[in-house]
Amino acid sequence: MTGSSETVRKPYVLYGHQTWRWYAQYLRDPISCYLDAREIYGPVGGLGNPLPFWKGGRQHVMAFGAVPNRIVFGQPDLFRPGGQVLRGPRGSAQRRMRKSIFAMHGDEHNRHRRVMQPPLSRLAVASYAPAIAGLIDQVLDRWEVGKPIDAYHEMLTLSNWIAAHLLFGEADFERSLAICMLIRDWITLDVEVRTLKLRPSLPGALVRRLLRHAETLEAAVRQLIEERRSAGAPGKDLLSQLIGAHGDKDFAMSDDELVAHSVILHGASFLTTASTLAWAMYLLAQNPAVAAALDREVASKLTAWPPATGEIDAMPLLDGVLRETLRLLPPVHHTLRTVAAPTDALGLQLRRDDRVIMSAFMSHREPTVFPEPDVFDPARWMRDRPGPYDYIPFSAGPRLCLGYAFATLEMKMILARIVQRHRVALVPHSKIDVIYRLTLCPSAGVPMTVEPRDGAFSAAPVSGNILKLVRHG
Ligand code: HEM
Repeated sequence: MTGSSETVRKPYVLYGHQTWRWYAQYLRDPISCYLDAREIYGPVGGLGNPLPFWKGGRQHVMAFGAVPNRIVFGQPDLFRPGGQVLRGPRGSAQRRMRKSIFAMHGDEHNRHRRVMQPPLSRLAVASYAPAIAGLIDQVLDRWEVGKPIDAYHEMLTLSNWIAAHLLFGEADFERSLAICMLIRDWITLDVEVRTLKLRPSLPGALVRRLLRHAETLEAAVRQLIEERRSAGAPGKDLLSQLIGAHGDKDFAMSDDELVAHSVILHGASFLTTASTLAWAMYLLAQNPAVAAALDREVASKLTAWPPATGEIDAMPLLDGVLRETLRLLPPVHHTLRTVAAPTDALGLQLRRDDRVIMSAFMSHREPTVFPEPDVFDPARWMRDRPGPYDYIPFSAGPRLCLGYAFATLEMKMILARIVQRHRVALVPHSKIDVIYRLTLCPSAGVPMTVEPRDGAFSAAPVSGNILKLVRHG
């Protein structure tokens, strides 16, 4: 299979009070809102302005599946992504740090993307493998057989360390980590303010904390940039490479841009990889036959640590497990786009500033492309390959995730090493709930126990909404 034959059913449009229920459900639980709306009305449709007497209101369109994905992701200047963080008041660090590559468009975006691409290319990221391998072992060395771990917490720690290494380097690793902790706290505050529907332009204790924290973070990264500039020889870390990079016509990034890019790169990389890895560990533990087969694949193919060149790429089941995890529980489960000019591209009359909601979670559950879509079946990736707009965990088109190669290498190395060193099992009767908090993550962790690598794989009884979202083959 090379792509979907899906066609868009006639789009629906709901107006005024008809939309209230959907907006309420969207705010409370976006996934159930998407599933129910598609079931009742179809894959593409608009929720009109819920307050028709208010001129500032805008339409929200839900558009799921390969056809709308191609239309929207293929035209990023018509359907524009916004910044990933809240816009702060004029002149604030919060406002400056929002202006990262995620919030750039047109030529400006292309220029920055071209500069960021080389250090994140497939070839370049291979050189990070030895350092990643060392950090993985530092975390796994703390695991004790017979003792419990929270898989999500462990993966957050590990992906934070790896992001610190990639972005800011290992020369002063404590400092790199300290900056990453500042970024992590800033993102947490940003999400809290957003979840409470507060605005950075209005006063309030939480908003003040967010803005103050943004100032501290910006100052810390600026100081690092100054030091890196004066150090002369560029380091291997991403920040140093971006400082030294010169794109077309000797373009160099400003300090404001370097700060914004580095903090958002950390956010983009560590939460997404941690959620994916925690879900992969859950799915493997609950699918003993797959876990046993992966154990055999790792035993036969992973001969060295750090892995020898090409070893990680030569494991088809490992690849299938990762792809299948990202299909069923994509960390970036939806993305928003803002309409830049009036268009009927999706079969609806869209006005400037209307919003389009795209969803990897929904696209990945299209049964014509992924038969039995709720079933965890890594072997499907050895049978069929969906088209680039059917499978979009890393988005698609000109704004495809820049960290795709790095994230894939990192996640495969971590999973392979866990399998090589241990068997991990779910604590029976755990409640595993999936929530949307910037990424699709476990609401209260994934409690597991560390066991010897004894091949005694077996699933555990669990409860929680995960059981509604994933079935086991
Ligand atoms: C499991 C891991 C990851 C997933 C699922 C993921 C997913 C995504 C998605 C869906 C987008 C598009 C967002 C949008 O259009 O609104 C994106 C963009 C981006 N990601 Fe990732 N990402 C991951 C890891 C990383 C890592 C490790 C890095 C960097 C080290 C990274 C850097 C970026 C950048 C710079 C963009 C913006 C690209 C642009 O606008 O041109 N990501 N990612």
